[in-house]
Order: sequence, then C-alpha cells, then structure tokens
Amino acid sequence: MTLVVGLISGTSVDGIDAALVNITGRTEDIQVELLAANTYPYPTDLRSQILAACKGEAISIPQLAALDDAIALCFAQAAQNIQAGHPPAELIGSHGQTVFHRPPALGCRDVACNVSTTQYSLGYSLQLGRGAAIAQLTNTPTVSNFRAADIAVGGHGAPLVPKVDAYLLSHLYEARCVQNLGGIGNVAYLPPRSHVNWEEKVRGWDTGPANTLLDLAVQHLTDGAQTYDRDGNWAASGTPCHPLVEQWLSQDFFHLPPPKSTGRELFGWEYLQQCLVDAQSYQLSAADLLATLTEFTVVSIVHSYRTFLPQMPARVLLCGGGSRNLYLKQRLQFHLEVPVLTTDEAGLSADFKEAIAFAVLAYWRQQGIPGNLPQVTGAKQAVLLGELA
Ligand SMILES: Nc1ncnc2c1ncn2[C@@H]1O[C@H](COP(=O)(O)OP(=O)(O)OP(=O)(O)O)[C@@H](O)[C@H]1O
Ligand SMILES: CC(=O)N[C@H]1[C@@H]2OC[C@@H](O2)[C@@H](O)[C@@H]1O[C@H](C)C(=O)O
Repeated sequence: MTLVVGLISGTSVDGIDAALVNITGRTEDIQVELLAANTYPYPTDLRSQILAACKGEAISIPQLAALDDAIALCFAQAAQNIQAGHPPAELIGSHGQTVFHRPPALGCRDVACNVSTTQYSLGYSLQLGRGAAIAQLTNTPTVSNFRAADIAVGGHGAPLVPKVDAYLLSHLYEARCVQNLGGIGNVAYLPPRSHVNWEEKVRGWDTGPANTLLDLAVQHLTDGAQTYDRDGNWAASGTPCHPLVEQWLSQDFFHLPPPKSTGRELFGWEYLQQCLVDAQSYQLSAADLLATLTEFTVVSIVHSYRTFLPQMPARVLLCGGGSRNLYLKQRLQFHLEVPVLTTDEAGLSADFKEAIAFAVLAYWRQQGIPGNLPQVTGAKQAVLLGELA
C-alpha cells in the first residue's frame, strides 16, 4: 500500500486539484482509495499572470523563473494541506501548470529522431511548478514533468490519463467512453475487458474545447464579474445557432484523425474573438451565444466519436468541471442516445479524477511501469513518464 498525493492545475487555471490516495496493485489489479481531495484556488494575481503567459504575452526569463517558483510554492502548499490529519505521503505526483503546448508536426514519428532532418518536428509542452522545488519544500519524493518522455519519442505528450482510465473505469462486458470536460475536452475509449488484448484497443484524444471558450465568453459578457456559467443556466435560456456550429466544426482540427492534442493556444482568447464576430453576423443574443458555444463543445465531441471510434460506447462517463454543467450534459445526452453519467457513478470522483490520475502515474513511475499509451499519444513506444526528484 502506497500513500500518494496527486496534484494538477488544468487548462481552466482555476486552481490546484489535490488528491490523497492509497494505491495497491499494479495495473489490472490496481486499487485506489481516495482519502482526501480539495481544490486550492490560485491567488487572483498569480492566476492573471498564468493566463497572460498562456495567452502568449511576452515574458522575460526572470519573470518566467518567478512564475515557476510561485506555482511550485502553491503546489507544495496544496500537497501539505491535503495531508493534514493523515500519515505523511510517500510520494507526490505533480502535473504542474501547463502554460504552453505544441503538438508534434504531422508525421513526426518517422522523422523526429532523425538528427539530419533540418526541420525539428517534436512537440513541446511546458508545465511550470518545478518538481525538485516541491520535493524540497514538502520533504517528499516528487515526480513531475510527465509529458516530456512521451514527446521525446514522437508523441503528443497528451492525453496521458487514458491508461489510468483503462484500469480504473473499464468494464468486463461494456464498451465505455470517459469524457473529460475541463478547459479542453478529452476522451478515453475503453473496450470491454473480456475482449482479447483489450488494452491495445484503448483509444483516446483531445476532442477540442470543453469550457475554455464558454468561460472566456462569460467573462467577456459580464466584464469579468463572472468566470463561468454556473450549471449552464445562462446558456440554457438561449437557442443554439446550428449553422454557426457547423461552420466552426469545419476547422481542420476536428477532421484530423487521432493522435491529436490541443490547448488554449488554439481554443483561447483569439479564437473567441472570431466567434464573437461570427455571432454578430447572426445577431445572436448573449444567451444564444452561450448556447451555441455549448453546442459546439457537444457536437465536436459527438462528431469525433462517430468519426474515429471503432464502435459507439454503451455508456459515457463524464468528469471535470463541465460535468456539473447541466445544460451541457443534457445536450450530450440528446445527441448520444446512450446513458450519459459521471465517473462518480462508476466509483471514481469526477472532480478529482485528473489529480488521482497523476498520483497513479507517479506510482507507476516508481514501480517502473510505463504510463503512456502509444496508440493514444502517437509515441513510438511505451515509456516511463516523469522525472523523480
Ligand atoms: N457548477 C458548474 N456549472 C458549470 N460549469 C462548471 C461548474 N463547475 C465547474 N464548471 C466548469 O468547469 C471548469 C473547470 O473544470 P476543470 O477543473 O475540470 O478544468 P481543468 O482541469 O482546469 O481543465 P483540463 O481538464 O482541460 O486540464 C470551470 O472553468 C467551469 O467552466
Ligand atoms: C498539455 C496539457 O496540459 N493538456 C491537458 C489539457 O487538458 C485536457 C486535455 O488538454 C488533456 O490532453 C491534457 O490533460 C490531461 C490531464 C491528460 O493528459 O490526460
């Protein structure tokens, strides 16, 4: 039995999700018991600095170092707070804060490691909050920088959670999709465990925006007074503009076959500016705009299932903050025609699944078990993920 802390702040940049878990077993027999979980919001000023960096605003190297330090400190505090009242954890898995993500160039797998290639084509993904600093501040071995090793072998470095989903959420007889609705959406397709070589048939990719555009639109519409559309109530009072959803869906990203990953670099502030211009040409109200952006998230997910999955799942399990958006959930249910539940209903916290996953990935690193799925990330091979400090 190993006591592990998992930490992540995702693309919504709303705060650090921390989970304290007890882990036993290895892969097929892994068991995870959640002992404590909490979200620790970033100080407002730090959140603004992170969002500015994500937006691509210029930042000097000393400013970058200070940002890295401030994030590491917040992560270390979160690790300490979540352990209060429990025996000390043996290990921390810290994803850190993504501030930049660049997928590899198309066809990268064949050329990435060829030094004679003039154009370097590997991906690049930067997570701030140094693991070495967290290890020192907490006096606990810490695994961090999880995406680099997969990227070095030609992968996207994302999504990494599907292997954890496979062992914690797959079913003996039922094909399932686990759909994360964070800032960005991603899916893990889990074939029935009774199928021969079922692990090799697991699939996963980033589906596109989940809440990023919605959150940015709400902030724009309320002059920053609100940061998200609670329960989707505002969007529910509008009507989706279907021609606009179709227009947005024609973008290349949605037609690219997996492996694929994305981030705020594509579905961020600039993207929303174009959405606002398009919405004006259809004279959409604020509520209609939010309904249309919600429908865009929903249709992009359903379109990717119909296009890229070997078969439609019998059930979809939602996780991430968007699983609390009742309107989004209702629209997904309408389009999918199979039960749409949350991972809570399968025994795994929908709010803290990503934090739990990075505890498991750190544990696998310590046990010498690769954490990536090459068929998901596009990596040439399965590799150990993360650096241990
Ligand atoms: N009650 C709610 N109603 C509607 N939306 C909600 C609710 N609670 C959370 N959200 C949405 O969920 C978002 C946060 O989700 P989450 O914490 O899963 O994202 P993340 O982990 O930062 O992103 P990613 O998974 O892309 O890394 C919020 O920004 C908000 O848009
Ligand atoms: C670069 C990066 O931080 N990507 C995140 C982001 O948030 C959701 C989606 O895009 C996913 O691919 C990934 O996170 C999860 C934790 C993953 O790697 O599985």
